[in-house]
Amino acid sequence: MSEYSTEYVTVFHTVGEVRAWRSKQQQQGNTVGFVPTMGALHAGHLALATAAARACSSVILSIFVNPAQFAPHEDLAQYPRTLRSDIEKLTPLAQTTHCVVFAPSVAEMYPRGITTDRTQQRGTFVEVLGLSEMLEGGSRPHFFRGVATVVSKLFLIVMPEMAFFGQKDVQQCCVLRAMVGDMHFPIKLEVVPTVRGEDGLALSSRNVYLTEEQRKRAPAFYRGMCKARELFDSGVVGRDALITAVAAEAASEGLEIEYIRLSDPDTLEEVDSVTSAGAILSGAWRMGTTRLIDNTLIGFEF
Ligand SMILES: Nc1ncnc2c1ncn2[C@@H]1O[C@H](COP(=O)(O)OP(=O)(O)OP(=O)(O)O)[C@@H](O)[C@H]1O
Ligand SMILES: CC(C)(CO)[C@@H](O)C(=O)[O-]
Ligand code: BAL
Repeated sequence: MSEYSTEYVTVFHTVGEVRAWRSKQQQQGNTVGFVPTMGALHAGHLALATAAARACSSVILSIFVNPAQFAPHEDLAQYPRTLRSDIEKLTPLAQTTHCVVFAPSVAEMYPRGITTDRTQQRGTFVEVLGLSEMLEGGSRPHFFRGVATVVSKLFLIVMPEMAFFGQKDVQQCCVLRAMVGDMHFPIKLEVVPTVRGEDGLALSSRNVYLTEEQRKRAPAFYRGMCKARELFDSGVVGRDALITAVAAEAASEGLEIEYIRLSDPDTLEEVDSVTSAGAILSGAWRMGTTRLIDNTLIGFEF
């Protein structure tokens, strides 16, 4: 029994423990909803867990900071690790729905080891070619291979009926949806809308890196996206006008924009205007050493 387990939340650290729990759920006729996370839980994660609890009889949340999705120069070492308080945050949900946590070690998930240096990596990896190179893939070429690999492992360990991901990481949702289809994973993937602070900033575990001053300026990107949506609602469909609306608001707070794109929801290719299929308006910006992302769906829903 893990030292982290509480009266309401059982914590597993090994694949064997999860498999035994999964078989029990099957025997009892319980459906399993799965919420993969990297921990440092906030209300966005809890919205995913709540959606899982609504749709399934049992919920399992994984907490694992996955080295394979970090580049050597990224924040793997600093990434917040707060397991005990994460478990506390799950208690209210766990009082009404059977909810367990899988918090494996790196060795448990990567028995043959893992390095962030891609040229030195050995073993089995999953790649979703095409979608992974777009948008975030431009700045983080290693990222979606790491995500697709760890999510495949987690899916094969947990074998859930449904899995829940946040719209905040919209490209991740597109990549994983393609992976589930390509690999015939018998899992229904649900996308949960982005949970925001009162000032509109998308909740993100990395927000803790922001200084007070940066935190005040950060919502400008969201305000820009709202302006772009207003333009779209008034009949503007052109890429340049929509992107300029976001860029202008972001510039007013001096955000260092990495990219802002209008993309086709299926291929993620850049589009000139919003068509009947809708479009994803998304971007990334830097505040000091912190990198944040956000997006809004225009003219369609997942
Ligand atoms: N604000 C949010 N609203 C809804 N879902 C979210 C939100 N933030 C994160 N998620 C989702 O929670 C899941 C786990 O994400 P993760 O643990 O990386 O948290 P995060 O806040 O996105 O952290 P990071 O700062 O590393 O991006 C992902 O599916 C992610 O999209
Ligand atoms: C899906 C995920 C848990 C895989 O490590 C991660 O990319 C995240 O937290 O969004
Ligand atoms: N939520 C995405 C995880 C990452 O940026 O590593």
